[in-house]
Amino acid sequence: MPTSWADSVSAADNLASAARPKSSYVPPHLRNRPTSTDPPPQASYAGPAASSQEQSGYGGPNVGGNRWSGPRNDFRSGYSGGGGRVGGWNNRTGGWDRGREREANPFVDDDVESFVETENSGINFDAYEDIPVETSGENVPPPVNTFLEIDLGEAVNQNIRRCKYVKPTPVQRHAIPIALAGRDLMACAQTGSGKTAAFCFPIISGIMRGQFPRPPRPRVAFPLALILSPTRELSCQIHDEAKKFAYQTGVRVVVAYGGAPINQQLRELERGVHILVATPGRLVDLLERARVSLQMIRYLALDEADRMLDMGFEPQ
Ligand SMILES: Nc1ncnc2c1ncn2[C@@H]1O[C@H](COP(=O)(O)OP(=O)(O)OP(=O)(O)O)[C@@H](O)[C@H]1O
Repeated sequence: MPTSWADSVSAADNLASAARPKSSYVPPHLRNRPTSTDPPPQASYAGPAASSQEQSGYGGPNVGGNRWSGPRNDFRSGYSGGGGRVGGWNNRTGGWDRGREREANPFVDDDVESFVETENSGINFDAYEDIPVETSGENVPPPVNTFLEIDLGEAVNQNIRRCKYVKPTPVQRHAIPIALAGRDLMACAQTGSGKTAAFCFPIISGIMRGQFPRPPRPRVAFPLALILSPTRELSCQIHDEAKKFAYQTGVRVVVAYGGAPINQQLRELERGVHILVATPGRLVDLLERARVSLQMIRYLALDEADRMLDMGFEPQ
C-alpha cells in the first residue's frame, strides 16, 4: 500500500502504464527523423544523452562526467537561444539586451512596493528553521547555510540581493547543492517555501556556465531548460520569479500557456529562449507546430508534478 506521496504517484504511474501500451510521444516535425540516439542534424551537437565530453562541440554543463555543471571558471557560451549574440554571460553586460531589444527591469514593481514593505514576502522564514528536512539517496551533497556558500555567479548573487533574500529556505539549502552537483531530485515542501528558486537557481547557473552549440534551425526555438507547470497562473508566477533571478545574466526566460492567443508567445519564442516555462497542453501545441524543439533540453523541472498527473497530463 502506498505510504507516501511518492509511493502513491509511483503506484498511479505503474497502474497507468500497465493500462495502456507504452509509446513515447513524437511530435510531427520529429517523425521520420533519426532517433535520439542518432546524431542530430548539427555536427557540433552531442545530444542530451552524450556519454562523453569529447563529442564534438558540446562543452555544456557536462563537466566531470554528469549532465549538470559543477563550478566552472569560464562563463562563456556559444548559444544565444536564437535571439542574438552572447559573450561572457556572468557579467552585468552579458545580457541579451545588448542587441535590438532591452531587457525590462523585473524589479521595478518591487521597488515601488518596498516603500510600504521592506521584507520580501512577509513570510517568517526563521520559523522554517524548525522544520525537519529529510533527504534520501546515496552520497547526498550536504546542505548550505548561505547563498554565498554556493557558487551561483555574481550576476545571480546580485539578483538574490535585489530579491531581498537573506538566506536560503530549507528546501533551497538542500536542493540547490544537490541540483548543482548534477543529481536528479524530487523535492516536496510546503506552499510558499521557496521551491521556485530552488530549481531556478541551479538551472540559470548551469546555463550561464555551459557552452552550447547554436540552435540548428532558424524560427524554431531550442530552449536549454524546460519548466512544466500545471496552470497558466503558476507558469506566469514562475516566469516572473525566474526573470528576476536571471536578470542581466544573459539567460532569457519565456512563458507559454494555453487559453491565450499563441501569436505573442510565438514572437517571444522567436526572439530567443533559454528557459521555457510552459503548461503541458500549450507545449504540445508548440511542438506540433514545429515552433519549439526539445532537442537541446539539458534541464527539466516539473513543478507540482503530482497535480499535473492528477490533471491527466501524464501522456504529455
Ligand atoms: N530565501 C528566500 N528568502 C526570502 N524570500 C524568499 C526566499 N525564497 C523564496 N522567497 C519568496 O517566498 C515566496 C514564496 O516562494 P515560492 O513561490 O517559490 O514558493 P513555492 O514553494 O514555490 O510555493 P508554491 O508551492 O505555492 O508554488 C516568494 O515571494 C519568494 O520570492
